[in-house]
Amino acid sequence: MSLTAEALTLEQGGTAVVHGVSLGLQPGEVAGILGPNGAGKSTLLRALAGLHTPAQGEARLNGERLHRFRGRDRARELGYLPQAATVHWPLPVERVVALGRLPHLGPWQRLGSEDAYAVDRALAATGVEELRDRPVTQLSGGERARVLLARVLAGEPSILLADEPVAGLDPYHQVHFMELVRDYAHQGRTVALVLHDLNLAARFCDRLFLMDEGELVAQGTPKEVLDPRHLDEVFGIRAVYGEVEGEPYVVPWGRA
Ligand SMILES: Nc1ncnc2c1ncn2[C@@H]1O[C@H](COP(=O)(O)OP(=O)(O)OP(=O)(O)O)[C@@H](O)[C@H]1O
Repeated sequence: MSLTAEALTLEQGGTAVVHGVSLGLQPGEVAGILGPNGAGKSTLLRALAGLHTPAQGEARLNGERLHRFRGRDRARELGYLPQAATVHWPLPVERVVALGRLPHLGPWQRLGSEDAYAVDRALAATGVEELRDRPVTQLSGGERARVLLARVLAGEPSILLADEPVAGLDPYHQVHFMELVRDYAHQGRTVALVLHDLNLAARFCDRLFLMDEGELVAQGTPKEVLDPRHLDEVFGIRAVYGEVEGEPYVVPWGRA
C-alpha cells in the first residue's frame, strides 16, 4: 500500500506548523522523517495516520482520500505508534498486545486462533515473550516501548508509522528494532519512522525526508540527505562520515 501527502498544510493551536508538504511512502521501503525539534515531524506523521485533519491538502492511502476510510478499516491498514506512548491500566502485557487485533474483530467477536498466532508472533519479534504475564504498568520504559511496538505489529498493518520509536531503548534493542522494521518493510510493507538518531537513519532507512520549520527541505537516499550542507544548515552540526561492512554511518561531532 502506498501512502502520500499532497500539499499538506497542518495547524496546531490555529497556527500553521507544516506548510504544503508533499511526499510519497512506498511499499518495501523504510522511510525516515528527520528534522530539529519543533520542525513538524510528529504533526506530519499524525496527519499521515489520519489522526490530524489537514487545514489544506490531502493524505491518500492507495490513491483514496484517507479521511474517507472508516476508522476500523483505516486502523487495519495503518499502524501508528505515538511518541512516548504509555498505558494507564495495569493490564497484562499479553492483553495489551492483543488490543492490536481489535481492528480485525467484529463487534463482540473474541480472539480466534489466527489472532492468537499474530499476538505470539509480535511478542516473539519484539523479544517480550517472557514479560507476557506482567502488568504493563510495572515495566521499565524500554520494555514498555517494546510491548507497545508489539501491539502495533500484532495488527499486521500494511503501513507502520512510528514516532521516535527507539528513544528510550538500549543500544541492543535499538538495533534490533531497526532490523525488525527493515525486515517488515522488505516483506512488502511500508514503514515511516520519525527519528533523531542520524546514524540509525543512515544505516537502516532506504529514503529520508528532512523537515525544517514545517517545510520539507530535502528528500532522497541517506547519502543525499545527510550531506554536510544539510546537517550544517538544518541541524547546525558537523558530522563524521564512514562506512562499515558496506553500510554508512554518520556521527554528529560538533556544532557547525
Ligand atoms: N497541541 C499543540 N498546540 C499548539 N502548538 C503545538 C501543539 N503541538 C505541537 N505544537 C507546535 O507545533 C510545532 C511542531 O510540533 P511537532 O510536535 O510536530 O514537532 P516535531 O518536529 O515532532 O518536534 P520534536 O522533535 O521536538 O518532537 C512546534 O512548534 C510545537 O510547539
